[in-house]
Amino acid sequence: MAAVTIRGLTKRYGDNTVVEGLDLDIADGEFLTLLGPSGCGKTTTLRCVAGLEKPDAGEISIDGRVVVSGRTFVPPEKRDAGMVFQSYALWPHMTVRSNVAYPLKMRRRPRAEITSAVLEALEMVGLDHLADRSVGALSGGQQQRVALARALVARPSLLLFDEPLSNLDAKLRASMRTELHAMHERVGTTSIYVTHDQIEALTLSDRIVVMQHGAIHQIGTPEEIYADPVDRFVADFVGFENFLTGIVVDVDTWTSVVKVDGFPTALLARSSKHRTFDPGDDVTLALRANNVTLTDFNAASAATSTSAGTDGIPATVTGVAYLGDQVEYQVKVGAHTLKSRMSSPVRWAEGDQVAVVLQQDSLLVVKES
Ligand SMILES: Nc1ncnc2c1ncn2[C@@H]1O[C@H](COP(=O)(O)OP(=O)(O)OP(=O)(O)O)[C@@H](O)[C@H]1O
Repeated sequence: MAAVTIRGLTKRYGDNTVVEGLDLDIADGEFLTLLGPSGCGKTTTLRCVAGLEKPDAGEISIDGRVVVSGRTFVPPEKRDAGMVFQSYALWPHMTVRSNVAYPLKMRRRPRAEITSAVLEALEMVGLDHLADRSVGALSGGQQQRVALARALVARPSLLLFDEPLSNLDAKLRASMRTELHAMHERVGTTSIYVTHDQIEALTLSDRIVVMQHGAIHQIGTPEEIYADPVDRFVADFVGFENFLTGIVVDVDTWTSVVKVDGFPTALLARSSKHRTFDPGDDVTLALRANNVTLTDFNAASAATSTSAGTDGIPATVTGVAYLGDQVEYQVKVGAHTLKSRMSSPVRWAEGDQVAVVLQQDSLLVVKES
């Protein structure tokens, strides 16, 4: 196993700087995920660690050995890393066994060692019964398992995954996710995993690095990233669907009171763990759709006071989408549109007057990205 250190990593393609001054420490045995939208530089970062790209600046060490720095460049095959790609990158005409054996053959390992290592790797991914099948005759999920066995066979100290589940259908992706997680728990190899899928990142990772435009927005455990996104970009990426901009009226360590134009009362929100805001500051409030509930409109109970509150805000339903076990509503509060997701059945129709309840502790103050 190996710790990985990245310092000041910078990579340009022509005038396009795709990774800029990136610093990152990955602990020995850690499963770390680079999460971000298409084009944010996560694959480029991974390929620089693998040795498939040469950075323009910066330093990378694996297990205390500098593999990139100034003129030093250790080629990929000497970095002791196994790689799994989205495209599998297998030889379809060769058997499962031959594909998995390939990295050891390249290293000219003795035949007996290759045979037992291949069997062990195939057992790890549950494919030992298909060792003599041609890879071209396997399903996508099975092919990705072969790719995984091939990455594991040489017992690398580092595993690098580039969106390995993207080509699989949703059901298979979910089961492979669980298997990958179990495999990491068992084998414990330091892993860097690239994805734009927040569920994959949340399920698999010890820590998640959220990236945009070649830079890091936030590093944290899945729970930290999910519950306390540092800014609007991260919140948006981990499923907060409602954003309101307002002005801080009052604030303490835990709670902020924020006035949002168009809302009859100021709103109570959870203060940011990442940054202190003061009264008068412009802030963004983030809120998940399943923390917005609707109730029947009742003029008497609707919030009319001037104190801070999150209950009974009068609103009009402007959209209804039936999702099976849930219903998604769009409601208008003043000029703001909010999304609400509640369990079925459908209770309101477009044009209905409702009262919006923002669940206590679910509104979060974040900084604008
Ligand atoms: N070989 C290359 N030549 C020129 N530009 C490239 C090359 N490889 C990547 N890029 C550009 O670098 C940027 C970052 O690409 P990268 O593949 O690292 O992003 P990503 O976050 O992994 O996205 P994706 O999920 O789409 O793979 C993109 O704008 C891409 O077009």
